[in-house]
Amino acid sequence: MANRKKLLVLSGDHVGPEIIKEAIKVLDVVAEFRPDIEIDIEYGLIGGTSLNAYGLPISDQTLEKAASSDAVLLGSVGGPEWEHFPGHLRPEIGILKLRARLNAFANIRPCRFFATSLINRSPLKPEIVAGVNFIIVRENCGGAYFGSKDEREEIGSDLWVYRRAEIERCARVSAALAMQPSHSGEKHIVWNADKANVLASSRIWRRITHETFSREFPELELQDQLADSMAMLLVKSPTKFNGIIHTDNTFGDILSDISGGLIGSLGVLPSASISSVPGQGPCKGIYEAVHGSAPDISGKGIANPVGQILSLVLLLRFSFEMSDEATRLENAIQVVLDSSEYQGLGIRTPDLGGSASTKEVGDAICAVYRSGFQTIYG
Ligand SMILES: NC(=O)C1=CN([C@@H]2O[C@H](COP(=O)(O)OP(=O)(O)OC[C@H]3O[C@@H](n4cnc5c(N)ncnc54)[C@H](O)[C@@H]3O)[C@@H](O)[C@H]2O)C=CC1
Ligand SMILES: CC(C)CC(=O)C(=O)O
Ligand SMILES: [Mg+2]
Repeated sequence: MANRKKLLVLSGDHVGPEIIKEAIKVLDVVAEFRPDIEIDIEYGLIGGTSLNAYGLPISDQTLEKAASSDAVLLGSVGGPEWEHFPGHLRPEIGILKLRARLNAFANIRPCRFFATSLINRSPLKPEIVAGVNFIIVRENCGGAYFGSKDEREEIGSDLWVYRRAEIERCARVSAALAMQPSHSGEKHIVWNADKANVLASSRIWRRITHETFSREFPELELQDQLADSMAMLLVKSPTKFNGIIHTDNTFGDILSDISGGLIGSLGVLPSASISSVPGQGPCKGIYEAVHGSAPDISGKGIANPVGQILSLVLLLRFSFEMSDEATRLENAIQVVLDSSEYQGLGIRTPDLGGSASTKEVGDAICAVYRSGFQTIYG
């Protein structure tokens, strides 16, 4: 019997559909080499396009389809067209509802140079940024983004709450990733980022994180860093945080965009939002690039699809348990970005200093995947 996987694709707004199209093209190529696996793909709407069609940022039917899928491949949402909408009807609410419905409580955001030559795109000096390699594990279903809100003419508030169980389960994901040995064979350090000097929610976050690690993972090293000084140190000496950065929803959102600055473009960063601890069977998850819908460049065919395609790598690894294919695809992306045969710049979109289109990058990744990693222009 064929091994069946159910995938829901929600393309989102602006550059969302442009880069999702490339990710699906790549997935088709990956699937060609695995005729034993049947991937059933369904499509739905989220964000502004869903607001336009149904008056809601995500419909109940779409949420139920997501819940019965093995994974959701998600394009970014939002844009100026919907900025005047009331808070509960903004496109971004579609993503929060999806995360909550799937209980996708851990948002995994790796940051490293996915191809060696990308180091020259960083605004930082190579000697400062070389070797940067950390994974942000961001709590994804609690904190200020999910607390009750009060929004009136003259006053607005967001309740920033954390409960023991939310902190413990996120700590277990950080620990599971920290246990995966680094290239040198060592366990990774876990850096806890919070604002325990001012926020009560951070003080309980820090206390319960420490309790969980000392009770369940005494062999792991856990260090605290206030989130504001971590933001500064990430720019000044980013390799200090090589390992895992364990943090809450708001700080993780901000620190992960800083990580896009470190490596030169937000367009290459992937993310996985998963609903169980990795390494214990397939995780259900949502796979989206870290960036937003980039309305400033949408419609031009120049959005970088790499963050979305690397999110597909994470999907293959965490949700479909196709780790060989994940590695093969990651290598193909690297070959394409490092290829020096295309105007001396690799096959890259303009955010990485190249002149390739979104489609050309997607096509090149497909070609290299098919060809078994020969440099296609070599
Ligand atoms: N997960 C999601 O769907 C997210 C949605 N948003 C929404 O996206 C909209 C735009 O937000 P911004 O603050 O402008 O952030 P953004 O991440 O969309 O864009 C920031 C900058 O990065 C560039 N950029 C982003 N992705 C790129 C790519 N793939 N290739 C090349 N360049 C890329 C953009 O052109 C822009 O200059 C807003 O409505 C925001 O709410 C923001 C973050 C996450
Ligand atoms: C709900 C999202 C728009 C928040 C965000 O910026 C992100 O998850 O990166
Ligand atoms: Mg963000």
